[in-house]
Amino acid sequence: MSLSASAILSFTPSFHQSRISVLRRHTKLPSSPDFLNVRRSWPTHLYSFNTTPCALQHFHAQHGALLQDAGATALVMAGAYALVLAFDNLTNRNLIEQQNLSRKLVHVLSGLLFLCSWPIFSTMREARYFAALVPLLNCIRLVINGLSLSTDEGLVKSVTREGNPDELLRGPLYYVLVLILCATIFWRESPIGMISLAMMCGGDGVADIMGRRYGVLKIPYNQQKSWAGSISMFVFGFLISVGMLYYYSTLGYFQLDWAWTVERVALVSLVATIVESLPITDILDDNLSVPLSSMLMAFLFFGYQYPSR
Ligand SMILES: C/C(=C\COP(=O)(O)O)CCC[C@H](C)CCC[C@H](C)CCCC(C)C
Ligand SMILES: Nc1ccn([C@@H]2O[C@H](COP(=O)(O)OP(=O)(O)O)[C@@H](O)[C@H]2O)c(=O)n1
Repeated sequence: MSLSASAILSFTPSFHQSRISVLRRHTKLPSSPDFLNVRRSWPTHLYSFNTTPCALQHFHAQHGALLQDAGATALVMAGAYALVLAFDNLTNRNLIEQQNLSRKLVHVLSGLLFLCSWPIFSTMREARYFAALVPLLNCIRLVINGLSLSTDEGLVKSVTREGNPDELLRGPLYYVLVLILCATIFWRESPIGMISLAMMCGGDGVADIMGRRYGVLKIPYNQQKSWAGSISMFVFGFLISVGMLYYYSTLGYFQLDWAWTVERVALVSLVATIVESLPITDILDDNLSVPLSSMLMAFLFFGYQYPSR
């Protein structure tokens, strides 16, 4: 095998599957922190209890988890509305001087706070669909307002560049579609969704903020992008990715070999930064190219971790 092939292979998961051990749901550590487990008798199909639960315990387990997920969905949905409303008010009161800064802060915070909220959902396999309801409802909200079937001035002002409702059907819509994808396909068990959202929300969002402010030196192959923006994308995308992986590993969702992980997150961030710097925004929006390239690279490096039965 040639050196380059073995070098590439050494990064692929088959060489390192042991480096990432997804904590199986039946281990002693709960797949969500103790203080979140309202009752210990959770759906037995996720845990290997010694005693067969009675029908009542199973009923409580199922309904307790459903109530937890319904409440978590309502709470996160309220948070989504509150975030957009807050930035709309801050902009109206000129406490945030640029509308673009407001939009970018919503861009950075929405997805990252959504990602941070996943542990409040139950340990049911279906919990991811409750979580995905929030970006789905926002997707509907964006389409309705983007088609001018309704007018939510605060939403339009907070998440569009020029204040045109049809802008909602591009960047913001792709953004919430990626949130739905990451919640339903990757959820809490896989580092792929977390890294992809960290790159799209944290990296790309900060690139815009720093690039507009300090981006004097432009990138040779794309005069719309700057070294300051791209370096910010790499640094913040990397740091926020590692931060999210650390957050989830401390909650017991997986154990990572951090030296090995940090190397690969840096490579994912580098690739995502290069993709974001390319002059392809007219062909493929950054809110698609950045997360999709991050997913591909994270898949190659970390493998596809899916919850065990
Ligand atoms: C401004 C946004 C995208 C624009 O991207 P770009 O064109 O600047 O590249 C983000 C749009 C956010 C959306 C309207 C609301 C999404 C809320 C999210 C699903 C849940 C957040 C919950 C959390 C607890 C605040
Ligand atoms: N790598 C980057 C990214 C953005 N930027 C700055 O941020 C502005 C908006 O970037 P963008 O077109 O990627 O914005 P979004 O598509 O992320 O909303 C650019 O016009 C640049 O002024 C930069 O300088 N360098």
